[in-house]
Amino acid sequence: MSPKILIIDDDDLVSGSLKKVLTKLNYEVETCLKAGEAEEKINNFQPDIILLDIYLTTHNGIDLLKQIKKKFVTIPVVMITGYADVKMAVTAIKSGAFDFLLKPIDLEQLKIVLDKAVENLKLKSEVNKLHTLLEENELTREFFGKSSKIQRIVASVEKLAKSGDTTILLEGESGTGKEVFAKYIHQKSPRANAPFITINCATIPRELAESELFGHEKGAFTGASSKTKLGKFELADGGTILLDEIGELSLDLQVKLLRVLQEKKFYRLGGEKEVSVNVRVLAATNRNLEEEVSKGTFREDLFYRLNVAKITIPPLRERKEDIVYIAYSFLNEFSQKFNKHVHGIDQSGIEILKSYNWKGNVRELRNVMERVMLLAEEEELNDNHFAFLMENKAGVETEEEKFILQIPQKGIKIDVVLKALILKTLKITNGNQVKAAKVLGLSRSKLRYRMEQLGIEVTKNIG
Ligand SMILES: Nc1ncnc2c1ncn2[C@@H]1O[C@H](COP(=O)(O)OP(=O)(O)OP(=O)(O)O)[C@@H](O)[C@H]1O
Repeated sequence: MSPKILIIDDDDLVSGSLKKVLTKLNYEVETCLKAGEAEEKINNFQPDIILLDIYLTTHNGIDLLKQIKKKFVTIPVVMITGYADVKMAVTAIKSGAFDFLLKPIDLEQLKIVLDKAVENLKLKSEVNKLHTLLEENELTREFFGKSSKIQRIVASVEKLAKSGDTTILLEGESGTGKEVFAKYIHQKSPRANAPFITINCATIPRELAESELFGHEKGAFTGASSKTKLGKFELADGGTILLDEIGELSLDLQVKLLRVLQEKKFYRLGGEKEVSVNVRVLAATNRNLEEEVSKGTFREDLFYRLNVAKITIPPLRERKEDIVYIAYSFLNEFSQKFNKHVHGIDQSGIEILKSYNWKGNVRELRNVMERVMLLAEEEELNDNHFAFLMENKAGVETEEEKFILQIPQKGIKIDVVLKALILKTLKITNGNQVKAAKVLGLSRSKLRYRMEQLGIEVTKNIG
């Protein structure tokens, strides 16, 4: 269905020609020539987007905008304004306008703004649908994000889930969603109606770890309960067990786990009878297990046994489209929870969310949205709400921070570093000094000056 646009402008020439253009662009368009009739028109036509002239003869466009936003908060309103009134346009944005267009209206610009508004509407409706599904406790592929990166991962996860026995290793930074992916694997597997049990190997005390995993017989050790206690493996029988933060498991338990994976059998602590279970094992880690293997802190045989299939979940900063999408999903969640009427995030807020580094990934995004929503009084979040993220410079990765420089313990002279940098750049550009100067942000003459100063041969090609 084509999106519906209502043009509110008392100049019938302008509204008429805009209507023609927009109809050609496949929008369904209505015009409203009298500001006093705007509310009735909106109620009857139910537009998806409103185009509103800031100068109406009988009304102040900003006042009308405020009235519209009060009654129809979710409809994006794009203001139309003259060059002389850019200040007014800024006021309009502060009063909730989605964007503004300068007169005479440029067709390309009009298309860009409308596309953005439609995209925004789509995002909101998708997130709303998602929210309904989540309330029913059903994870869907849309839950994880919109980026092609994450959707490709979801597709592989779904394929792997089907074979209900394959062991899967989930790798990714803390807070990327490994546990929710594990739950999704379980839900999409033939084991979906059996239990899904999680155990965090980092938080169980070492001395209790074995009993937690495999259970114990009564009185097996000092402090053990007087009844037989089932371990997580037995509780998960028929279903799935997630061994979260597997890299933290002690070496002796790694041996026992390997045996369970191979034979599907174990002894409860203090027990003499072997217990058999039918469990799919998923393991998650935010460490690089291969590195742990080479350091000797993780058993190689266990690593290969777990690494039958590996899913690596990229950090949030490497899939920027997901940031806004997931932020909206939290916005919905906390709007309901805190009984707020926040309907969106404006462009200035979105810019901050996208440029932030999200070292704590989705978990950090959730915490940020919870904090912001708790305090928010406006109907739309903006850069002020997220300004505290920019204060924490550690979260924003600068160009300099992305550049990794290793300084030897005994120190290094700056000329040596400069020389190495220039030589390396020349190597990359096959000795082309013009290109090298560009890479280093220098003029060619400055580069030559530096080369001479550092004793790099200027005439020779460096390959
Ligand atoms: N795509 C998503 N949309 C909404 N919430 C998400 C999404 N992915 C993860 N979350 C939420 O983010 C938080 C962190 O997710 P989760 O615990 O699965 O991450 P993790 O990678 O297992 O973290 P850790 O390594 O610290 O155990 C949870 O509250 C989870 O519900």
